[in-house]
Amino acid sequence: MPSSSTGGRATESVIETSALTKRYGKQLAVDQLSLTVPAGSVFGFLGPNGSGKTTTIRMLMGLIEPTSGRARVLGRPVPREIRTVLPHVGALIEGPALYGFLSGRDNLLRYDAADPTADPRTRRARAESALDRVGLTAAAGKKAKAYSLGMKQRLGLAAALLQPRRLLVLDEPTNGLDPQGMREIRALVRELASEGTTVFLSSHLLDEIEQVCTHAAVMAQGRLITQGPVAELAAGARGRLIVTTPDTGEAARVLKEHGVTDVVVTEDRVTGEPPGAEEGAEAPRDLAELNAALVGAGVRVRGFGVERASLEDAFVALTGEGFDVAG
Ligand SMILES: Nc1ncnc2c1ncn2[C@@H]1O[C@H](COP(=O)(O)OP(=O)(O)OP(=O)(O)O)[C@@H](O)[C@H]1O
Repeated sequence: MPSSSTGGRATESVIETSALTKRYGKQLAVDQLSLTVPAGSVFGFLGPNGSGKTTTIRMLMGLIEPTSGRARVLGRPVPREIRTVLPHVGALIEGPALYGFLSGRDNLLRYDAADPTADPRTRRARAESALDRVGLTAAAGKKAKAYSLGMKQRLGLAAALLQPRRLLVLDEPTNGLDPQGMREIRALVRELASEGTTVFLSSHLLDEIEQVCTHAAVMAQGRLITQGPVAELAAGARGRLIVTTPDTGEAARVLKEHGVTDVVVTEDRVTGEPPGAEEGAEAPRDLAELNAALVGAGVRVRGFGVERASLEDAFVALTGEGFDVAG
């Protein structure tokens, strides 16, 4: 049950939408989205560019009005009660707005001063502690315009962390960062989650979601494809079949005959998509039969198995499309 206040129980959902829709003219940017983000999760909002992630986040944060449907954040309906919700939410959307001529520290002090609930007497201490959290203490005196993209992103995070938050909403937080910057942001996200903050982050990077998220929702063309715990999403799809054998030619022939597609032969291995994999179906019986067919045809099978499925396999199985990581 959704809570009636922002101080609700820890087990309920922190974001809940029902048939949430945003239309720009003829373009359906978000189409009947029903999303459930459990409290305490690191929730990855995954989808290729243009799939509706930013539009959804902007609706959740009260920046744009939905065309139809409903959304609750921290148990409150938004956008109607967004003002009650926002003090509990730290958001980093489309890059932080910074004053380039001010130092990182002064930018933070300004942010803090704009918050009417923030006690001016403890402002400096809050800013220093937020700078420390994101690893910007040494660079705090530099003008923000001299910051790298990664440093700007971290300063934006520091601003979101000035107050304790129940929810952090991060739109593509590692976009444009180098691998080291990405690792640092991921480490920070894990740390915040371990302290009980729910983190909702959007990404077009599958491996990023797999590395840092406990739960995920997958979007394509404005629609929700699937959502749930990351381990379950990946388990719903099957990875490629791998047969290790010295008789690769014969093995490939038998596998194709039994409905295995996309068969690829390497030195001592034959891999392919098991039959039925495109529906994400589990078919252990078929696999046992495949193995028996290989052995029956005289193929010397040294290894037979299905590799662990990734979220990418799940995406391909669900949409029938490759995951477009352009941009
Ligand atoms: N203000 C707008 N006016 C018209 N169309 C828009 C507007 N904002 C977004 N769209 C369209 O809605 C669709 C979803 O865009 P959105 O930015 O939400 O996707 P996204 O998944 O966040 O992608 P990206 O990672 O590129 O931001 C796109 O086709 C986009 O062109």
